[in-house]
Amino acid sequence: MRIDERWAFFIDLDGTLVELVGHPEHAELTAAGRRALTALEAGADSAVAVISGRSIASVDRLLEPLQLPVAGLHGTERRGADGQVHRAPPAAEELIARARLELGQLAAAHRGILLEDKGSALAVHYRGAQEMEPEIRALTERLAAESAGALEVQPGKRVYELRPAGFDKGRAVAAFLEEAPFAGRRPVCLGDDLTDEDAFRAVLERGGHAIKVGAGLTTAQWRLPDPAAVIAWLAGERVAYPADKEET
Ligand SMILES: O=P(O)(O)OC[C@H]1O[C@H](O[C@H]2O[C@H](CO)[C@@H](O)[C@H](O)[C@H]2O)[C@H](O)[C@@H](O)[C@@H]1O
Repeated sequence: MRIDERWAFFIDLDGTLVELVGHPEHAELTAAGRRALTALEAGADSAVAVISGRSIASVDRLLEPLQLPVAGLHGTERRGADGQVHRAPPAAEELIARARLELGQLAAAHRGILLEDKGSALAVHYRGAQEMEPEIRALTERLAAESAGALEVQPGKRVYELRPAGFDKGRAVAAFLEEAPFAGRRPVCLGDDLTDEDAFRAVLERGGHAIKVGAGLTTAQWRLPDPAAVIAWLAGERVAYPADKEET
């Protein structure tokens, strides 16, 4: 499938635009990635948004000096093309504070576990301690259950997150598509992880294209192998998907 600049683009960040690495702060957008996004934004009349589990501030830091419309924290916060920021009402501070304390104690007790504090959302990374996956899943599920519906667990690649309930990337895509310059364009979404499946469904329901990056079950009808291929495709190159790609 060749890129069409009349589309509206919704692009995930980690694992899609940038390679996955051991620590969230070590992720980097390549120079080719910055050039491709800059050209796409100009060619597509600014209908290019990033949809990420990171905060808007963290996305801005990674893309600097580019500043695009962003859905951050899996859709919990959203900055439209007009610069206006919409935020979900934060879950009760005492719930987040308790979760922060318990997850922080777990991270302090085990090498290889990292607690990423995103304010109204918390991510527990276990890329460096994969044997801890069942314990982290159980703890985040218990904390979500004890929040009486205020917090939800968002699983991802070597990470479990707690975030305010009722928001996801699909709803963020739907909200962007109500606004200029996205409204009226065919939506296209690229993503690599479970959180991107909500966005895939949103674009497919609207006659758009969903592109899964890498291996794994998906509702997307297209695939690209990795961030380098995503960037080449966004830059207008033809890219093939090799059959032997493994899950990261
Ligand atoms: O929706 P995304 O933009 O893909 O964000 C999802 C999460 O990405 C980050 O974690 C992932 O990338 C890290 C850096 O490569 C990696 O170490 C980790 O294992 C991955 O899960 C980010 O740190 C999270 O806050 C995002 O929610």
